[in-house]
Amino acid sequence: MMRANSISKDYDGFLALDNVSFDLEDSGIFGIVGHNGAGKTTLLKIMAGLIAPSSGELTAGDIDVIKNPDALKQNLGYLPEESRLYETMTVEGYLSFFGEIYNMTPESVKARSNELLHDLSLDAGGKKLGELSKGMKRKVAIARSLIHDPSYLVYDEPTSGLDPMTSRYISEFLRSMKSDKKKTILLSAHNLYQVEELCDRVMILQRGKEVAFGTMDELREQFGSVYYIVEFVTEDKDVIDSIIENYDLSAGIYSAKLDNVDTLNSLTAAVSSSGGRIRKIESHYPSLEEMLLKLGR
Ligand SMILES: Nc1ncnc2c1ncn2[C@@H]1O[C@H](COP(=O)(O)OP(=O)(O)OP(=O)(O)O)[C@@H](O)[C@H]1O
Repeated sequence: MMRANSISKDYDGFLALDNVSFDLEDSGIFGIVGHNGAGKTTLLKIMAGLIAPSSGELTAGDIDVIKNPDALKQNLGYLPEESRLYETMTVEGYLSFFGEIYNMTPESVKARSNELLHDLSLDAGGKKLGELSKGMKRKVAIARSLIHDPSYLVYDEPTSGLDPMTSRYISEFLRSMKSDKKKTILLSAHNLYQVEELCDRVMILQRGKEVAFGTMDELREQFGSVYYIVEFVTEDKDVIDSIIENYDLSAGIYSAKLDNVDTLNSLTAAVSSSGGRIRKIESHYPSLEEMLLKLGR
């Protein structure tokens, strides 16, 4: 479990994070979203022990991260938003270099590299890092973050700038890191659909403040209700008029937008008992994008 309690970060008088608190249970994927400058990278760097908060407490298991950031680094893999790789190295050379930093033996680095390259479906064919595509480079950076098999992964925009297929591959990879390898993953992303799909819980940051942290269902409840689009046919207009005021009628098909499930139930019952037919009911849940747009900056 990672636990952040009242974390604030002041950059020379500018409050980039303001009293942020949350718990991350083990083996989960947690997303941080927010507009540009909301404080995501700052929070991730603090969570990775790379910069110290101005105040607050942070623990990972029994490690006090603020007092002992080096102890956390042994058990954490950090993926920066942009990772500069050593262009003239091969993938294997690069991963060995980082394995040595973690005091791994050459044999264990080799075995671990092979496993990661296989799992990430990365075959560089002996090319140098500078010759790889963007997606391949991102996979190398991900492999580097995992070389020492850490329990905690802190990833800043893991799929930013990647094509949809590579992006999906990395999403699936992260999902398997959680479910098969029991990793705890904290990530930020501007791809809100990916966050919705992937994350167990999501934090919305706005100008350094934590506006919400919960499952997508909890956020939906907080940020707006579900509505329903219903389409139906009936010969009995009076019964419809007795239940709803606003609807469209086109080519004999009624359509209405309802924000109350009781009204929806009354309407569907009335349509059926009038001998009519429900053609379609669509539920609409507010997306993360709609929530962020609603919040504004
Ligand atoms: N080293 C720094 N010194 C001063 N201000 C900083 C520093 N790093 C970040 N900031 C400021 O803190 C705020 C939060 O920045 P941060 O990079 O954490 O936001 P972000 O949510 O990751 O943004 P983006 O989505 O654009 O990457 C911004 O206003 C930024 O200018």
